[in-house]
Amino acid sequence: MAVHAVRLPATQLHGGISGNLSQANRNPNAAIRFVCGSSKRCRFISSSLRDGDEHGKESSVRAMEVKKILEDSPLLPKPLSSNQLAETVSNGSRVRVAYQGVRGAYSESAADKAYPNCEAVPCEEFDTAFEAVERWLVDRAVLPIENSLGGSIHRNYDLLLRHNLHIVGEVKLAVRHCLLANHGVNIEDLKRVLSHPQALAQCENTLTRMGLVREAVDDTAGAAKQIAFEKLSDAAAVASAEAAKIYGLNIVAEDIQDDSDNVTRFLMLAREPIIPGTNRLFKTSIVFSLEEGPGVLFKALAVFALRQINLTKIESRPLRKHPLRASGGLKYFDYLFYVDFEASMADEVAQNALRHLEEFATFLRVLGSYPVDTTML
Ligand SMILES: O=C(O)C(=O)C[C@]1(C(=O)O)C=C[C@@H](O)C=C1
Repeated sequence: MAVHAVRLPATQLHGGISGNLSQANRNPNAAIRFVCGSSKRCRFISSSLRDGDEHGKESSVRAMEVKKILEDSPLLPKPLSSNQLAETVSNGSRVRVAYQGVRGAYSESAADKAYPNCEAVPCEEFDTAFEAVERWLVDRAVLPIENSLGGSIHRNYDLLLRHNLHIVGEVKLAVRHCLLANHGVNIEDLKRVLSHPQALAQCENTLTRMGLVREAVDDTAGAAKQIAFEKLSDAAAVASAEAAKIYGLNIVAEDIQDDSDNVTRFLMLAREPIIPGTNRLFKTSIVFSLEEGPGVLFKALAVFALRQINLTKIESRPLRKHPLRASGGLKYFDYLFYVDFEASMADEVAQNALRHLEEFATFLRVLGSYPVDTTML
């Protein structure tokens, strides 16, 4: 994998658009969005792509015509198809993929797994990676969303809502942490350990046993870089074996995560959604808010249970714009609920579930409907 030489700082994003011109002349704001209120369009697109269903031949001919008009229109962005997810963008150049961190970060490996042979573009912050996609500096972003030991990466849940990108895929990465130090430094010399807070949390037991003082930095590879560049002799980094190679460090301990099954799930984000299919296992991610009241969340989740739709993740986050709701003189915290369920938006059953949820949700947005990463780790 070739790597972009410069790391994108947040400020560089305000300097205008560089990069792929054929993409830059497509209107980023015109991307089709699956949002509450525009979900008719979502249903239309998915139903127009169903073949051999109850609408019969006539409607599939009409659907093909509509699809052709949509494809030919110079004003409308072309939605990504499922098999366009990897390798190249439409003009044949390599996909430029933003990730948070520096070279050797797990996120870089995830970007490479999601888009083999991509040009991975390091970004200082998660926010920068989102913006880099929105401003057409890169084609995609690959960002961590949850880890099997450390739990959710809340910042990215919040950013999903603040930005207008679509989830077009997921990738799971087995994370095997090493303890890295400069050559000549022994494990007994160590007093401090530097790493990303998630990585420190994933190695909690080992680090406590070793009695090391934890210091949080932006990413695991950044910690390795700091140890090497500052020639520290009392500190180690929790990072990957790949980072040890890149920054010329010694691996003093291997597999230090608290459980051998340490997996991080990353989201693949793009300006445009993919057309959901039914040819493979799909997952859909949504976010919604509800009125205050007894049993409202139970009712919301029942729209899936009633239809035998399996939920794979639920996360609640404070609704920042309206953090408190007053009712009958009392003040309640207000929440956003993020739910992942195992169904494609091309499935009528999923469309019906969301139509049902729309009846009482105060807000609903589909963040993406995308193929499940079924690779064995
Ligand atoms: O610091 C890195 O190397 C990252 O890619 C970030 C990150 C995360 O945010 O969870 C990714 C995978 C691991 O779970 C640890 C850290």
